[in-house]
Amino acid sequence: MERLLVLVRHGQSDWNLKNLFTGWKDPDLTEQGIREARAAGRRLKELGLTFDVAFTSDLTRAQHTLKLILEEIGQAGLPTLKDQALNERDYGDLSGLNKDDARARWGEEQVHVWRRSYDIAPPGGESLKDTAARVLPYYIQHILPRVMRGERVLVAAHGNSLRALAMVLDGLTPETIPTLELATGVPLVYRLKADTTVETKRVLAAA
Ligand SMILES: O=C(O)[C@H](O)COP(=O)(O)O
Repeated sequence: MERLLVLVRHGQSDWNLKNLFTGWKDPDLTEQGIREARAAGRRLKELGLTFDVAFTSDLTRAQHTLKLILEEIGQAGLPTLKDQALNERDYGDLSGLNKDDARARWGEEQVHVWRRSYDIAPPGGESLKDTAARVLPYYIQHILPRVMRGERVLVAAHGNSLRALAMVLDGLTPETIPTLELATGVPLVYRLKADTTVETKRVLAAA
């Protein structure tokens, strides 16, 4: 039995382009982000991948990315579950601030720690650990059972909500998770073993 799980971070958003901390704010995709999403769909189609169900967050950039991918693979009406458990990490008081301004104000190292560490939260926001505390239960309860019974699952979400999941799938630790970056619009194609661990992982980067 094939146990297919594909994760994809949304395409470039308007606030990604403006280099603003976004979190739970709700900008849409830029024209480049739309192109990235459609290109991701084409790469999945080239592999002959289709899906039985999709999951996404409550945020527009992820939902729009999913819609464009599904159009490209000819599955526009695929059953889709949306849940805020898959929302991006909440950046709290940093939301809306320019990332370079934040570096100038608090220093490169502090901003890197807020963006990429496991258990240090930005002021008023969520750490990756906090994000995992909502993503992983949702994955275990709603996504993994479908994958394990052979449903082909596509998840369109966010850089950090997917880092929280990839940390477990890839066997990363709080010490190694800071090295994991997810590019916009690049599908991660996982196939799981019967014991739910990863058999294969393929990153479908643009040619
Ligand atoms: O929420 C955001 O600002 C971005 O989507 C992800 O930000 P990061 O890559 O700085 O964590």
